[in-house]
Amino acid sequence: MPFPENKDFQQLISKIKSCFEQGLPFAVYRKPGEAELTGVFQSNQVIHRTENFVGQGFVFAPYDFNDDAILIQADEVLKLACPQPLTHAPNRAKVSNDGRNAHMDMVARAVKEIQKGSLKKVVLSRKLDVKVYQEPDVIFTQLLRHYPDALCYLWFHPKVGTWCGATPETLLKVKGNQLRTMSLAATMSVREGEEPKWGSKEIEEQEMVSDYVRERLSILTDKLEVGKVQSVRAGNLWHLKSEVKATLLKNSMDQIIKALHPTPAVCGVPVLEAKDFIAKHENYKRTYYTGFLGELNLCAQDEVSLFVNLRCMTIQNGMASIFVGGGITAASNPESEWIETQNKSRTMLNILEFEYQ
Ligand SMILES: C=C(O[C@H]1C=CC=C(C(=O)O)[C@@H]1O)C(=O)O
Repeated sequence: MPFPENKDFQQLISKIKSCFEQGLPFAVYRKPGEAELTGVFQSNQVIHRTENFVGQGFVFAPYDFNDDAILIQADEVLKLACPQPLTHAPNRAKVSNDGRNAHMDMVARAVKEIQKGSLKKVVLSRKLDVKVYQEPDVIFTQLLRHYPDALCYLWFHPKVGTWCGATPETLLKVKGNQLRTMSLAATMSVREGEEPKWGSKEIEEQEMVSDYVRERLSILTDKLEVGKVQSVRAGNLWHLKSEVKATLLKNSMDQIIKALHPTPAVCGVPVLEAKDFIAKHENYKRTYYTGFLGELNLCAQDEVSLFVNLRCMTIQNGMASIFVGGGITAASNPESEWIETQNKSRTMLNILEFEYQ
């Protein structure tokens, strides 16, 4: 059991347990690379919704903007030092072949559609269900311990459910008129001691995200800079990332969020065609997977820190549904895309005690 000696942390865990018992909403999280843990607690069971991102609290938004974004109101905020030490999770979880044919068929259909010329990229995903033997607070503790460079979170609303994850992707950070975001895409498994060698498929896949972010932000910002592409590690995976910064013109938070979400890291290019392909071919509802979550004017007015909900799962009655996807382009190979989703599923599976059903 990690961090048993840390008193503040144990108090936070007790508080989480009592919120579950009393059915009170909360979000607890640690931002990437930071040493501070934050808990945002709401004192009643009301579902607060934010339609235009003007409120204050912790926002939890679905992939589909037609569904409501939920705001956990900050009736109580706790901050404490995140316990140490932190280590990468051993990559030892067994992956299953269930759903292989259906996923590969879906990818093959996407490649065919892309070859017709109008759709350029689409992110296709799937859900896998496992029985879990740990409580959510134990799972959260494992995420904190093993994913120091991710936004690790546990989120609960009695009328919505329990979600947790360790996402490598920032949707946006705003402080005053300064905006930061990233374009993240492409995946390779980590081989310890080796640097990743990227192919043209991965480089193009990430470029499409950079181009999209550049185009979307150019009308809303000044001094837009897209940094050079670098390899970043997320657990046992590598991704390609460019950091983006800009100065905001006079825009509402609603306009900025809607300009970026959903990026081609989770949807595709062109957006409407990709959305349509996803709606027709993925045979489940993403709900909050590939949505976004984070602080909305929580620490100060006009300070927003949002992350894309990836490498995540929802837990109910001892069952976890894990969500994984990948970007499909004309150069995609269905078998490799299947393996990529299996590798992504390990981010959650590696920290779970679980059984396939
Ligand atoms: C959609 C996911 O990852 C995105 C983020 C990084 C790399 C991705 C990729 O290689 O396809 C995806 O765009 C997921 O983890 O479910």
